[in-house]
Amino acid sequence: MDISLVMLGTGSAFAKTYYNNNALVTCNGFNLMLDCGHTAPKALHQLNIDLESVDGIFISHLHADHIGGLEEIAFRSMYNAKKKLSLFLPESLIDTIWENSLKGTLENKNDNIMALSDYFNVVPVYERSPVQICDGFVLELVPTVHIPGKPSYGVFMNGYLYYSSDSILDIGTLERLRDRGCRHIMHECQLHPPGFVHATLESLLTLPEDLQRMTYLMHYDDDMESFIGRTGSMTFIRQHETYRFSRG
Ligand SMILES: O=c1ccn([C@@H]2O[C@H](COP(=O)(O)O)[C@@H](O)[C@H]2O)c(=O)[nH]1
Ligand SMILES: [Zn+2]
Ligand SMILES: [Zn+2]
Repeated sequence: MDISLVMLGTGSAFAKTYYNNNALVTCNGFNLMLDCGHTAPKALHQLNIDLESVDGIFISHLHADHIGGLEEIAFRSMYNAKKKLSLFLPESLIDTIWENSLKGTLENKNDNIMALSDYFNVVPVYERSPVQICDGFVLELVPTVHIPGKPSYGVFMNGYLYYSSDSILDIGTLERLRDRGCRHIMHECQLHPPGFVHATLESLLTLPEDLQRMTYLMHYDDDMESFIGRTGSMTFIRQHETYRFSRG
């Protein structure tokens, strides 16, 4: 099944020109957000995408450019749309996202709103256990190396599209995914070294040619335009444009 994808934003955590690096992927009629940073609600609005048309959200890790929009989405779902979205959460993040990130504002003891499940249909996602998002749409967690000691994940979709979210470069993982049929890679890219917790452009340029040709770069800094022509066989993906991916 084909996947269409629009980046709600393509910026690094501190970018000001670009929105947070979040995506909306559509497969077989299911609209799934990949991460939901603090700029995501505004990006949806600018793209004329009604929140009610979003069916679910996947969260890769707990930085604000990836979860900072969840508070607004939770409140609007409960008080305006009166509908729960599916929240696909790596099992390792479920307790922490509530206890350490969202509870402070979303808990409301007066109304007996005490848990993430009061706002969302929480769907735990486990490593090595692909989850069927809907008929024809399968998502698999790929553990990534980002902040030492803190879990973070990319996603491998329908066996041909890999989305790294935040990750330092791990060529071994990319080669294994390619050998399993991956045809398209969306990888984060920090344009300026050093890249302690991110994949620098310098490191990405060491990828073999075949992997570079299938790679789109995202999560970039505000001066991305000045790097055009300096990315080997890799291409910058543009926010708010729609891309279509297939196995072929
Ligand atoms: O251990 C750490 C934690 C954070 N950083 C910096 O923070 C940002 C967080 O944003 P993300 O884009 O979601 O990762 C990160 O880019 C670092 O600049 C860090 O360096 N080390
Ligand atoms: Zn980030
Ligand atoms: Zn991060």
